[in-house]
Amino acid sequence: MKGIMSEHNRPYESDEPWQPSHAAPSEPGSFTPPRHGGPSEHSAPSQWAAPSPQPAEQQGGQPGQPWGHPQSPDPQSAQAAGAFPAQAAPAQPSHAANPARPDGLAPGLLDTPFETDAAAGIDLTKIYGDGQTRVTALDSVHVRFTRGTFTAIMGPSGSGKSTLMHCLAGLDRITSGRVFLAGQEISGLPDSKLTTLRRDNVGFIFQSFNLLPMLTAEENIRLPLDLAGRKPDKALWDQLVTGLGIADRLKHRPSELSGGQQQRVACARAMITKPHVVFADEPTGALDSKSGANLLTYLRHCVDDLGQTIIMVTHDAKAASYADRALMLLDGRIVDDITSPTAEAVNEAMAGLEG
Ligand SMILES: Nc1ncnc2c1ncn2[C@@H]1O[C@H](COP(=O)(O)OP(=O)(O)OP(=O)(O)O)[C@@H](O)[C@H]1O
Repeated sequence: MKGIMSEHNRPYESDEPWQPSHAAPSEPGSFTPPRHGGPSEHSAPSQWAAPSPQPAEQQGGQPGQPWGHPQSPDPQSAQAAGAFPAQAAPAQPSHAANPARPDGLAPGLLDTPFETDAAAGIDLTKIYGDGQTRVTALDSVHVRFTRGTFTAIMGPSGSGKSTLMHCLAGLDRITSGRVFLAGQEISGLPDSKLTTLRRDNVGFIFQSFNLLPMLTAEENIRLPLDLAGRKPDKALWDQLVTGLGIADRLKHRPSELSGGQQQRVACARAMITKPHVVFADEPTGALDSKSGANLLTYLRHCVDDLGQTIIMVTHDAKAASYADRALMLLDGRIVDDITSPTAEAVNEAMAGLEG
């Protein structure tokens, strides 16, 4: 873990929103309004159940929880080492849409083992339905996510962003291809193993927070650890609650917290397991621009100072400008891969896709 502590000790809300060096700092925030009804402690997280036709209970999973409940906690968990996953040597950028090779794979894409990535998808295809209702949501996507990087996934509505995230996170099964997550191929893993791997290695931040309403903030943050029978790392706990400015809100239930506070609790919950990768699905979509900027600043800090990997679906070019990379999807394919994206560059790319 790199030197994070002094940064974390600053009160969250008094921070000026951090701006990435490649972003336009003066541009007003333009956070997308909630598409799914906005923040609510009542929003049941059932859509995040295990990616199986079987009910989660039958596979040792906790219904409605992305990390599920283990039948037997994995003692080899990467988190047992007591540190965030080490940052790997940078891999080649994917430039996944580069058609330079006849097989459609970008130069360098296969140069390092996929197990070194935080997540990777090779030749990912996801088809929903059949016959007249058949939809190809992902169409032979090749993509790799280097550890310790922040990636934004963008594209028009229906382009496959959520499907890509769900397949990479093991929340949904692919139709064909290979998925690697936290150093393992998950494509063929049985559901019980996938649930455990996800619980131990993946953090989730959702647009609608998905906190459990009957639990306090503290209990919500601890939940994934409690499910795994693990204790929080005291130093990390302190860093998160201080850094996120929620130390004085820990005994409150979600209904007693503002939207921004709820999302910060959700952020702490995602980070407390020291996951290999955090998937964020429109994390600022239900927040006002200041709260959104603060959250993105904190996510950026987690990448820069903790070596965290973050993959974020967003509709907001300003939010994407906090990332190291913006992948642009169209019709289930990656059609652009922008390094150090600015809001302007992303808006321009989006206009090209939507025009
Ligand atoms: N469970 C499902 N059953 C059938 N079709 C689905 C399902 N989930 C997604 N799709 C279809 O797959 C395509 C990609 O959907 P997806 O939700 O990944 O897009 P998206 O880019 O995340 O869209 P949005 O920005 O509107 O959330 C769409 O055509 C969608 O209708």
